[in-house]
Amino acid sequence: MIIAIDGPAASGKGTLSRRLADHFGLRHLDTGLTYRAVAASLLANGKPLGDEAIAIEVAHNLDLAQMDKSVLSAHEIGEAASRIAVLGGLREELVKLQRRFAETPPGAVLDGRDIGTVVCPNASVKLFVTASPEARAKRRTDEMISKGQDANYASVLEDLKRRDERDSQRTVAPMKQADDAVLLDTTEMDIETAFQAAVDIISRAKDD
Ligand SMILES: Nc1ncnc2c1ncn2[C@@H]1O[C@H](COP(=O)(O)OP(=O)(O)O)[C@@H](O)[C@H]1O
Ligand SMILES: Nc1ccn([C@@H]2O[C@H](COP(=O)(O)OP(=O)(O)O)[C@@H](O)[C@H]2O)c(=O)n1
Repeated sequence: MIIAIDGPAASGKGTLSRRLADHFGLRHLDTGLTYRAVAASLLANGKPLGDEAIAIEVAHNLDLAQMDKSVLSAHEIGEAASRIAVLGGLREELVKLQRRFAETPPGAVLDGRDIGTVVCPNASVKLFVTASPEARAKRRTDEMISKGQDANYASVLEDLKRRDERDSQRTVAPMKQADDAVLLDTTEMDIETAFQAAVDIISRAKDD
């Protein structure tokens, strides 16, 4: 079984995906980390973010098992990831890796922006997880503060909105709810309520 979870930044898709993978006995891939890992490598080596040939080479050599979420989750790496995510050739290279992961038994939960539309269009179940920009900015700010980082709600809100705009307006694989995805708006839900709602949706879809 493949479960596709898409949605904007800090909507809770990673948290949900990890729990769903655990619950249904599947593997999990946070595809955002693949874009973040390529961006982090370009930044660390002083390469321009627009250099697609180098980005593709980094992606080609990417080892999913070596991606370190604690390093890659830095706010500025998210911004850089969204800037390289407009490069079509880079996306093709990463999508190959992501599909290979998804198609390995017993199946997987993948989360990102284009899982239901491009990476796994035949997924058994698709969710589009969202929440208001204000709720998402509050979650991300709280998350950064809990890790001891500096975070300012107003600038996090502005950054998330700018990233959402770039992710949904790009020409290649824009962030978009797939026609057959179920919308899950978690603005008024805590993590447990959102998880139960997702389990219900997936269990119903599995039985169809
Ligand atoms: N429904 C929710 N209510 C409150 N906080 C949430 C909820 N879902 C996730 N969070 C918190 O919000 C932050 C961002 O969640 P995350 O799963 O990383 O989002 P995404 O993967 O969409 O960027 C995390 O600190 C997480 O614990
Ligand atoms: N499947 C995906 C996943 C991420 N991305 C890009 O990578 C960036 C970082 O994604 P992420 O999921 O780690 O970001 P957060 O939602 O965790 O903040 C996004 O803003 C997108 O530009 C993408 O284009 N396609």
